[in-house]
Amino acid sequence: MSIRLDGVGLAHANGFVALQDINLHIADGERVAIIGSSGAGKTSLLRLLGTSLTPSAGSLALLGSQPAQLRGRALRRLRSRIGLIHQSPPLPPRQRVITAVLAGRLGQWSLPRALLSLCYPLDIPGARAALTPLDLQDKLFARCDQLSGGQLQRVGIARVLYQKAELLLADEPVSAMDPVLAEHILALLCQLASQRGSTLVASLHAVDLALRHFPRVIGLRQGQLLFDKPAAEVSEQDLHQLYANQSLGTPPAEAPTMDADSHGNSAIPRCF
Ligand SMILES: Nc1ncnc2c1ncn2[C@@H]1O[C@H](COP(=O)(O)OP(=O)(O)OP(=O)(O)O)[C@@H](O)[C@H]1O
Repeated sequence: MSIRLDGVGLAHANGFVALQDINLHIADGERVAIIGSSGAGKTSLLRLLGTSLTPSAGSLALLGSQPAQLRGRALRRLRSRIGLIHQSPPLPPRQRVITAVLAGRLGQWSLPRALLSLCYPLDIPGARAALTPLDLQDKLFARCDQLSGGQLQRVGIARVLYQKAELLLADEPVSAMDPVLAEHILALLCQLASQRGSTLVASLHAVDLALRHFPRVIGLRQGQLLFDKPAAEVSEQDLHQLYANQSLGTPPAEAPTMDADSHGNSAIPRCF
């Protein structure tokens, strides 16, 4: 089992309760999308799974370990098995793309090797191989501040592919890409995760992408699981319930566009 949350709650440092009573079991190699409106708790959940936050209630197990019981080297070892794909990858602007990609394995290397790699890239073919499927091989020696937002997101993906993480956590991994590229990169990410047997959990605002690329979809609303079901079973009613927002009231203009069938019946909302 890659992920096991039992009765997990999370209160942020200011006391705000972002997650409540989350029960979630994700098997090795599963691909799961998390959807929900802004502020529903998707990033908070991913940060828990990435061990940068600790549950304030319940128990969390990742890759067979309980992070709350680990310290020092054991915690670092667990983290080196988890790959984080950020919406805006925290890459130093002056860093070269190759260094950013190779940093994926810093947690797996000895200290001297890690330090050496920061000064002089040790595995140029490995970095190129990670960038090639993302069509960024020509940016190998570019500086991160010379890349667009979508290119930076792809560097972040190349980095975790190079890391060979067993558990991939992606927070809005394609949000800065155009629709065609987003579709392609998400398909690629799913394919590579599946080929490697890695578990993939991704938060997405684009519901259509979540339903197309992920066999299992979790709906998070106000910090609680509203549904957890196969993508094929997510209904229009589920989505309306998930995204209903009383506090916004009636929109000033027309309601968001819905897909419609040939009879004009609305189907699922495309994107929120
Ligand atoms: N560090 C923090 N301290 C206090 N409250 C926080 C913190 N981070 C998030 N929150 C609050 O927790 C709630 C959930 O935030 P979170 O970022 O997890 O939502 P989200 O579903 O990822 O939203 P979005 O789709 O807009 O990124 C929000 O109400 C947010 O204001």
